[in-house]
Amino acid sequence: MKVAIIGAGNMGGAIARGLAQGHYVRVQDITVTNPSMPKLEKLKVEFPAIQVSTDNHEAADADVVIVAVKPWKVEEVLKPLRLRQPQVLVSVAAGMTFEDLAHFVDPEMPMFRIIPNTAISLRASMTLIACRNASEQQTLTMLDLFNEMGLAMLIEEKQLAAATSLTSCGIAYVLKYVQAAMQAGVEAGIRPKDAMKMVAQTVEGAARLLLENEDTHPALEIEKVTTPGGITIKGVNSLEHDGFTSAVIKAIKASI
Ligand SMILES: NC(=O)C1=CN([C@@H]2O[C@H](COP(=O)(O)OP(=O)(O)OC[C@H]3O[C@@H](n4cnc5c(N)ncnc54)[C@H](OP(=O)(O)O)[C@@H]3O)[C@@H](O)[C@H]2O)C=CC1
Ligand SMILES: O=C(O)[C@@H]1CCC=N1
Repeated sequence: MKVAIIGAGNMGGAIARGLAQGHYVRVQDITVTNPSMPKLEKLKVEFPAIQVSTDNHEAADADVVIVAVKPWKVEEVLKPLRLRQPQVLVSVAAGMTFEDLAHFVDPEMPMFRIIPNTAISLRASMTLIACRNASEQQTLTMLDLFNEMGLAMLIEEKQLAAATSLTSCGIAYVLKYVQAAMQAGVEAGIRPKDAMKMVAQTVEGAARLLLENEDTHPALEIEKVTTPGGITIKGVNSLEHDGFTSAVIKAIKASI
């Protein structure tokens, strides 16, 4: 399977690295393009067998074409390439619908919209996948590719905006909590670097408690920490008095 990645920025570069380290695509079958060379040269140093080019046309003769440019550049990038079935189009452009994309390529071709988050650079992404005109096999392949870069989930296109807020924007919201907790720790005399590690490991632990037990729920895990009359319930109730739950709901909805 030959894969072209158009755009070697945060997302394109991370997907290229993820694919190159994965089991489904041979490194020499990956071509990455960008208007200038520095990002491509960096990739080439890391993966000497990877193909790089500043010419999108040269790369577009691939089985799967992943477009990873900013949303407002998608039209000018895709139109000249005249992509058509049996090629598969994969777009990571947030907010660009299948209907939008269909104006720039063969509208009947298989298409995927993929929304990773920035943890894809560590192969720890929550990646959302929606499909149109795709076979079951093509969809399974896409899930396999992105499950190697974290956790991938197939959802309907109409859920993408809300799910993007939870996952891509969600990285920023979680980090805002980390920053706030660090500020409190520093005020209490903990060194910033130590506070960052303490909070980050705690966030990872909380995530694993949920991800590694299908039968659990945040409420159950919170109950395990909150000793009646103890210190945790004081903090949890303080968060509620200050509108924490409401603030998070408003933030997620603001990003949809
Ligand atoms: N960042 C995030 O968390 C998420 C981003 N996305 C989506 O991913 C897409 C890419 O975002 P991101 O990677 O952050 O952006 P970047 O700006 O980091 O990457 C875009 C890349 O595209 C390159 N580029 C520009 N024009 C062309 C062209 N004509 N042909 C080939 N390459 C070109 C740019 O080159 P250069 O700048 O070197 O000139 C740059 O390297 C966006 O559509 C965004 O909506 C989706 C989910 C999450
Ligand atoms: O903030 C944004 O618009 C982009 C899309 C999803 C994450 N970052």
